[in-house]
Amino acid sequence: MNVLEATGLEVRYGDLLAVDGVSLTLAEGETLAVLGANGAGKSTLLAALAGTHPPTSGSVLLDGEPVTRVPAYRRVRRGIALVPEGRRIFGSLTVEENLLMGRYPKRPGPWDLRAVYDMFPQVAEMRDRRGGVLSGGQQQAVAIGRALLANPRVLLLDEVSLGLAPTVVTQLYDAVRRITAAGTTALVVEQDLDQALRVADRVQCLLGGRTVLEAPAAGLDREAVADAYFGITRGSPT
Ligand SMILES: Nc1ncnc2c1ncn2[C@@H]1O[C@H](COP(=O)(O)OP(=O)(O)OP(=O)(O)O)[C@@H](O)[C@H]1O
Repeated sequence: MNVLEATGLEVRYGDLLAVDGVSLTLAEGETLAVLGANGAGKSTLLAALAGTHPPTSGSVLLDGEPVTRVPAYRRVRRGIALVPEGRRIFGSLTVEENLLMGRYPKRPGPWDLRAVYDMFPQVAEMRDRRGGVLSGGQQQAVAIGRALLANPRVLLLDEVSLGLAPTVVTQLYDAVRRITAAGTTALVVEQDLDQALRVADRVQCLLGGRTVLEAPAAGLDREAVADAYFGITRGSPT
């Protein structure tokens, strides 16, 4: 059975249809990368899956149970954890206090503070520092650790790479790969195809709120992805 299954999702901001009939599935242990340019609808799709912006139509199933109308805080308890775009770390709280906020759903599982610190040793070293003094990469590691402490069935990651140096992004995706290799099901939203391919089993490309390409990551035709990303249609030569 799929851990997460969305069918025909439509999400609006007023008159704007930001997600236009998107369906997706995530099997247990699988990592799906949702790709697309700015404004393609990726973050809005994640918001509909996490419950922070309910869809106007369509459905979301978690382990086969409908959660479409379940509010975000209860979806976390059911096992959907979001690492939001921009990280949302509390600058006045310590790193450890930020992490511990992720524990509130009280879900059992392998992720506790020690496991997070083992995954991110730099975060462990800074556990007593205020969140506001961390670099962007360290904040991103804390945001991922906080989501892991919810022991999610599915981890939703929104643009891990945003505003970070390539070497830092590579380190973070190495950690994500270890997390998913240990069995966590994940959906990764990215603009950077190369980084996404470091962790993804499958990719799904959005353009204008619609799915324009779905493919396994192995043997992916990069030109086809680039075309889908930018909405280029190549006719056959005449
Ligand atoms: N809070 C909002 N109010 C109104 N329109 C919004 C809001 N958030 C996003 N949009 C619009 O919805 C569409 C999809 O935006 P979304 O942020 O989901 O795209 P994205 O693929 O995540 O892009 P980005 O990488 O820039 O975050 C865009 O046209 C965007 O301008």
